Amino acid sequence: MTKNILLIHTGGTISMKLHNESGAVILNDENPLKNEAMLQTYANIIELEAFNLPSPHITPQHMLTLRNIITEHAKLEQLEGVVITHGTDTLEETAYFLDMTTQFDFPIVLTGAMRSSNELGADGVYNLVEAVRVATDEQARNKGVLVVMNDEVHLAFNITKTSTSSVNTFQSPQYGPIGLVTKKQVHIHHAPIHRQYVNVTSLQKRVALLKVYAGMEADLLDYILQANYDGLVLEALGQGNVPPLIAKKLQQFFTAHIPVVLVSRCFNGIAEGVYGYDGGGKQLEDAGVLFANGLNGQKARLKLMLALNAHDPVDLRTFFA
Ligand SMILES: NC(=O)C[C@H](N)C(=O)O
Repeated sequence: MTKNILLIHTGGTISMKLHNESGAVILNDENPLKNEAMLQTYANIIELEAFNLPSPHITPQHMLTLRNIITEHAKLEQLEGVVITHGTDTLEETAYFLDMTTQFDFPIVLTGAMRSSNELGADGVYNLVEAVRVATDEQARNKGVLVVMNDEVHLAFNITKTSTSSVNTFQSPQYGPIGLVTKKQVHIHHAPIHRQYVNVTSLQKRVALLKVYAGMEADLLDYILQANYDGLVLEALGQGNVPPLIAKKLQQFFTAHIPVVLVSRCFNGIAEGVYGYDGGGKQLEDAGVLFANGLNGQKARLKLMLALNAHDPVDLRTFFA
């Protein structure tokens, strides 16, 4: 039986074109993916254009709008899957946001492209067809939000953009893909052990993200305090350490009850309280810093933001445990 798939376009390179005179990749007035005939072979497509934005223009507010669109359609139609086309620059953030804010058993699959619609070797239609195939596959149900690109299926929690230009840009550094797509079948070989859900209806509280570096001075943190951010995520060094000056300044955050979450700027591994020296992760943990269990900085920022904006209060310590 043909399944009902809601296809939502949001923009990104997958919807763009190469302007031959200037050599720049630009927005298209007419989405080249609209009514893509090949999709009808795989599903009954209900198609809508939510936005036509490059993904650096996407904000958490757009992500919330997407969540609301899916929720509304799930009430009205017999939805069996959702596919979202998205620019790749912030695709992992939208995927993670939707993963944390939806609880449907049908698959929600994001895809994009690294080459625009009229470029040689354009990967847009190919990735879109694969995303629809995954969204209609029984194995993809109850796996959380998925990202499908370049013959691989990844979890929103793990995925990150690793190359500025390769069609193989999306990787899950710690754990690898959870499945693959061949010409004949979708093969899912992993499942997430647990998922978290946050009920958000609006996004008022703000969270900043800063990368820590050798010799970093504390004045940037002064700015975060003055600008009244509600939370801070630090992409710290190694296993979760910061220079002594930064550790000292964090005391002011604790006094002001501004939560601080630490992740590692390393590509692999999990930040945790190991070192007991000045600025070491163990000291920071004892002082009140939270760790984000292997999330990267941009996703930890969304996680803290969602927790702070939750409809019902969230205990941050349990939430980040
Ligand atoms: N490949 C892409 O989609 C990159 C583009 N700058 C975007 O995220 O919108």
